Amino acid sequence: MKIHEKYITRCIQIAKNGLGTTAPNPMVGAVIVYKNRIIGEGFTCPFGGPHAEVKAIESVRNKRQLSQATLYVTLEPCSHFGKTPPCTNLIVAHNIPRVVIGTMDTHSKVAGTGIKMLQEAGCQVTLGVMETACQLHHKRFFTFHNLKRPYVILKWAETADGYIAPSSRDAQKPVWITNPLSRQIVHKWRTEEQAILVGTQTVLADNPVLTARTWAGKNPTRVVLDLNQKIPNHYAVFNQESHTLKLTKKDINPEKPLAQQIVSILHAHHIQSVIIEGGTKTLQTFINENLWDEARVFTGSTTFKTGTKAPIFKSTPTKEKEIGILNDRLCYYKNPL
Ligand SMILES: NC(=O)C1=CN([C@@H]2O[C@H](COP(=O)(O)OP(=O)(O)OC[C@H]3O[C@@H](n4cnc5c(N)ncnc54)[C@H](OP(=O)(O)O)[C@@H]3O)[C@@H](O)[C@H]2O)C=CC1
Ligand SMILES: Nc1c(N[C@@H]2O[C@H](COP(=O)(O)O)[C@@H](O)[C@H]2O)[nH]c(=O)[nH]c1=O
Ligand SMILES: [Zn+2]
Repeated sequence: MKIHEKYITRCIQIAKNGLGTTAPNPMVGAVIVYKNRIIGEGFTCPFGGPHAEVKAIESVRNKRQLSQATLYVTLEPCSHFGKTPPCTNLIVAHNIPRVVIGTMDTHSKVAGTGIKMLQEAGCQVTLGVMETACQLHHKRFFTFHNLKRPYVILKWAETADGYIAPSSRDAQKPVWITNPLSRQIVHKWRTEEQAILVGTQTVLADNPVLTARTWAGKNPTRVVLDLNQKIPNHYAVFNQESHTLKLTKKDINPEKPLAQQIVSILHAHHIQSVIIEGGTKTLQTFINENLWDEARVFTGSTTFKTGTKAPIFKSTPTKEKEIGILNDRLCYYKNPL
């Protein structure tokens, strides 16, 4: 691996510490290198806090080395005043002579102006190192700004014979197909996205909580479809553990494509990513409108023989793994769009 690639790879690695906490800011990673040694590192703090470049500069013990150092960063440094001052000003103030950037920030407030400011101050800028990997790393941020919709992750659990629910049940709660470890992984995923969405029948059948209670981190905003106002107010999705957005006919025209309307509403609420956890009708709506980016599908070892069939979905997994001792299979899919 070449030297620039090595340090941008490290930037991506540390940036992931910000997953689920930085939105609406991107989760940026920055590394400062002096004479082939890393002397500083930083990643974006939770929203409102310092950006990755600021944390990386702060972490350098001998600030005099900065005037001969190279700053590596996954995304073009910001050049505008937001909750914090522009990172470009700080880079210039410390006379950092070289900046290597993974990918440009297409966000309208930056879009090349960060690079221009650095160059005008005499800084040597290298752009596009591990560009595809950096774009992938910032997939939620880019999908939100470029496509004007959240990054959409579909998730469900199906039995070995292809059902997501049995035809009858004893209590108004989920019928678990997956093992406890898989369920904990799902809670981790919930902390990584800004919203979680389910259909009306899922709320009525399962009375789900939709929090990330077995993992440390933020609960996502719960989004529930309730076009016909069927969900009583005492249901768990309306408890105080997290914020809930209820979508009714006031928000959605049932005569028009539903998934497209939902992603537009979420975009208007500044939601950059959503995990859709069922049921089949809701998931199929997003599949049919081709409005999804990733799918994560568990297959358990039980069978139901009858019930609610899993979504019809034709795609080849990009990755597969076994989870836990009861052998759930987890398949990851990516939509080539
Ligand atoms: N194993 C798993 O991973 C999961 C299993 N489940 C199970 O799945 C079952 C529920 O799945 P399912 O019956 O498919 O229901 P959904 O949860 O997908 O809810 C369907 C309802 O949502 C509204 N809706 C969804 N899509 C549309 C659309 N395109 N146009 C109009 N309205 C729409 C309608 O509400 P309205 O009725 O008001 O018209 C519809 O009846 C439950 O038994 C639950 O336990 C649920 C989630 C995950
Ligand atoms: N049955 C099933 C799932 N069901 C999904 O999880 C929701 C319950 O969330 P909560 O109330 O927060 O625990 C439920 O309504 C449905 O969306 N998920 C899985 O990973 N595996 C499973 O076997
Ligand atoms: Zn910044």
